[in-house]
Amino acid sequence: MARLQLHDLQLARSGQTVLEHLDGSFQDGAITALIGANGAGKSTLISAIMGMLPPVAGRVECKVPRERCAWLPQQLALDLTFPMSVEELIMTGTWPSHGALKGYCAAHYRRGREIMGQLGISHLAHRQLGELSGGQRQRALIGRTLMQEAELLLLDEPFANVDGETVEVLMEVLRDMATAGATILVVLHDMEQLSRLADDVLLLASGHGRWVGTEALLDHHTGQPARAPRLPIDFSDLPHAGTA
Ligand SMILES: Nc1ncnc2c1ncn2[C@@H]1O[C@H](COP(=O)(O)OP(=O)(O)OP(=O)(O)O)[C@@H](O)[C@H]1O
Repeated sequence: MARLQLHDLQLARSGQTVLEHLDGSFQDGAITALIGANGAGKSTLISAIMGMLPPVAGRVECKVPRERCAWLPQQLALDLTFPMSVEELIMTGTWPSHGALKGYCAAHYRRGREIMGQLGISHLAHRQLGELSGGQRQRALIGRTLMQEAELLLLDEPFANVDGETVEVLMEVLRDMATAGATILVVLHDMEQLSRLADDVLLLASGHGRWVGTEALLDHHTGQPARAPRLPIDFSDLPHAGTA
């Protein structure tokens, strides 16, 4: 039984229904891409999964403990101007399970150094967050979720404003996390990235969800992504594997 499931979910914003009759399971140990046009309800669904938006009807069933759930909003939504170094940010990943006031032990610092090494940001350990590039900042933020040992990871456009090398590093880290069993849900607009990363696709359109096989998004002749790498995507003609 998947640890994250939607049961006839209905979500609204300001009294207006955004999504309804959403059903389905997110596979454990898999990466699901959440796609849809602007305003389709991707962030709304993520808010509901994180327990920040109560459903109008139906429910989100999440068996992952709260301290193992991580949510990485769009970079633009983050205020990272407060005084904190990369290492300090990564260490805060221990807070959900360990508490913010207990301090860190040697094992935490060791793990923090390992994570910075894996993400190629060891040399930035003492750099302030406000002095990082978009890609460096995103590596640090993913580092925090690794420190947290996240089992459910929700990411909203994690590769936006990020350099190509960082995209490669982050894709590898996300794949490793999924292989280790994490459930990963990622909002993506870039079809080439989607075709490389996603095991499953949940498409939101016209207030409903459809589970779409990743192969449906490829050009049948070339095997390459069928559309230009950025939105708008014409969602109306996508074959689908079932109604969500
Ligand atoms: N806080 C809010 N109050 C009222 N309406 C909202 C709020 N947040 C979103 N909405 C509305 O809910 C609908 C879904 O928005 P949502 O942000 O979930 O879409 P999205 O798919 O994430 O879009 P984008 O790709 O632009 O980020 C939109 O019509 C939006 O205007």
